[in-house]
Amino acid sequence: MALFTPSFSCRIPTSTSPQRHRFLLSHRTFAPRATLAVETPSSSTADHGGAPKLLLEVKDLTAIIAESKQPILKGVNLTVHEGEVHAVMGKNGSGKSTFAKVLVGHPDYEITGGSVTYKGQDLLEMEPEERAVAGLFMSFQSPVEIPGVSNIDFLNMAYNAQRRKLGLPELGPIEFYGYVAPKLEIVNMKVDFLNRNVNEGFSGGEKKRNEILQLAVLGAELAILDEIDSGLDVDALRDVAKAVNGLLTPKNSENGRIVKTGDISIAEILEKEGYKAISGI
Ligand SMILES: Nc1ncnc2c1ncn2[C@@H]1O[C@H](COP(=O)(O)OP(=O)(O)OP(=O)(O)O)[C@@H](O)[C@H]1O
Repeated sequence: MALFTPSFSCRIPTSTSPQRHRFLLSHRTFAPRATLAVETPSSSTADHGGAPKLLLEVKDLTAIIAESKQPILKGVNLTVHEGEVHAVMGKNGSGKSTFAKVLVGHPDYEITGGSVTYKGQDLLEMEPEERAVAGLFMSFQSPVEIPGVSNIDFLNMAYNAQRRKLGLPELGPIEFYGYVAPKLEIVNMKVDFLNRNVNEGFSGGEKKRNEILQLAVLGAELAILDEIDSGLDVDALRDVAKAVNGLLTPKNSENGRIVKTGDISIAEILEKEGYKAISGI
């Protein structure tokens, strides 16, 4: 079973690693493999002859909590090209969710330094809505419930808002149903999920599937999936693994910065020995 839109180009391991992951999936181009690279030093990769196109470049990003002014991100560097999958791994509280939320423009955080370039544009200058229209998608670790709003109405509104911004005609309820129904199969959800209120009474795993349904409906050029593996049972995890169908290389993030970059072998070390093995603490 496929999980995402046919343009997805990623694979993740089918093992059920206990590590929690934030996945950044870029899938404008369909590629049979995923290349992973996370830069610890600030280094930019220019596009040249046949090389994958640069999608996101984060350089020395620092951020604080808006209310308390507490520093959270302390110089994060990350480069993502089209067709790549990145896994950001780190201890609880090291700043992974914050990094994701900062990228989509969450108001709880203030940027204090560094830069983020997305498709050649200054991402930090864009409103959150503009980021979404430009193809940035984030699934939340704890998706919110929206009582009184049915899933299908919510998805239809979000989809039409995106189409309006893109200058495309909106889809009415019947047309939209025709568009969304096949996507339910992709995430192995039943039709009645469309009529239930957004995430209300959903199990943890159902909420995660619903996030992926939103991604399938809205599409994205860069999808940030925050702990997409948590709360999923073995079957659901297998569905996700099958659908994403790519190779994942983790990088390790700690105390607001990326401390180690590498391939899948780092994940194996982490699984056996814990974060101590790579952080030296
Ligand atoms: N809006 C906020 N107000 C207060 N503290 C915050 C806020 N956002 C993040 N923090 C704090 O910043 C730190 C990093 O949080 P974050 O959720 O990014 O960590 P994480 O690496 O995603 O952790 P986990 O693996 O447990 O999900 C934590 O100590 C958290 O309590």
